[in-house]
Amino acid sequence: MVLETVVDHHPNSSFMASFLRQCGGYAVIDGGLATELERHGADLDDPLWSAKCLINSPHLIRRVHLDYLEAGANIIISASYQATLQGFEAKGLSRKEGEALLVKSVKIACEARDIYYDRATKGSWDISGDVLTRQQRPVLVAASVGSYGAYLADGSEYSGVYGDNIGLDTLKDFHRRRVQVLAESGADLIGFETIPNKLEAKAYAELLEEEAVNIPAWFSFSSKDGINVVSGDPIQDCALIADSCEKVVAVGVNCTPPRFIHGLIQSIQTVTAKPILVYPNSGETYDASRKEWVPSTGVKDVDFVSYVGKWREAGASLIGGCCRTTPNTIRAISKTLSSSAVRT
Ligand code: MET
Ligand SMILES: [Zn+2]
Repeated sequence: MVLETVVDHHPNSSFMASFLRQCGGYAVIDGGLATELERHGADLDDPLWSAKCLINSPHLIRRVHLDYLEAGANIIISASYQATLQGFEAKGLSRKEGEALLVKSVKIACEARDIYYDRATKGSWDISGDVLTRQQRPVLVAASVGSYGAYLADGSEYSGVYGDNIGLDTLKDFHRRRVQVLAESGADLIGFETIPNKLEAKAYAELLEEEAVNIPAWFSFSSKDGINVVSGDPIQDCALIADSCEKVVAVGVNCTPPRFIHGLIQSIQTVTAKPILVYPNSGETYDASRKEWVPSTGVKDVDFVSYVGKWREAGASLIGGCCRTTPNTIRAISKTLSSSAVRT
């Protein structure tokens, strides 16, 4: 009996192309994790944000991953966004305990995938020749890495302003061990998310090379104006850094209002031929001082979905949602994409 593997481990250049081919030309990314945990009652008012649940309620994280898989996601992103060794140490945990929690974030996502496959494949075996093949939707686990600003939990994640004291080496040293641990955690790739400036993108690119990270990565930036990333660095400059890093298999934008996404896809395309990913937030704005989302600016699921075909046509091949999107959003995205004529 031969089980078809979910993803062939090709060299980086063909990793994403091969995955997208297996998915039918495009892939669905999951939706907001932290905000969904909150919707289920988790109190994330903590410097660790969603990573707090790695300690208190791993079952809830697994459940949200599963909800996204049931909704049609091909990629689930681990709860390590704000999980940093420095942040865990500030809570009194040892380095070893912190590293174990990073690995645990990926394990939880892998467990959710196993449970999903077990449920979804019951009775769906295919016999062709002597080979018994499981008909599985391809699912990747992305290990999330949030920015230095996310660790600071002071809003600089959305300003990209770290001050003159924070240079390239500081950022590399800050992220180094976490990236090493996540690279060995069993994840299929690393998702560098909500990157707020060029400097941090450069730090990630250099780290991937220096540490000979053996899994691919994506770079995802966030923007407040549709032209620049949140720090004011042009999106093209940032995407160019991703383009020149051999380990980066997709580049794009997350946690950005839907109305800016189309223009950003077009800008990114002028500097790279790598697959483009977009997973916008609901369009609401996060008020960092009040630590809450301002809802009046948000987009309803149906409106969010009205953009999806256009993003796909513009050239995005990985589409999902970020903060305040839910499994319903992802279900709607998945439905829209599968009924859309634009498949490649
Ligand atoms: C601030 S963006 C957060 C991204 C992370 N993957 C989450 O959904 O929780
Ligand atoms: Zn977000």
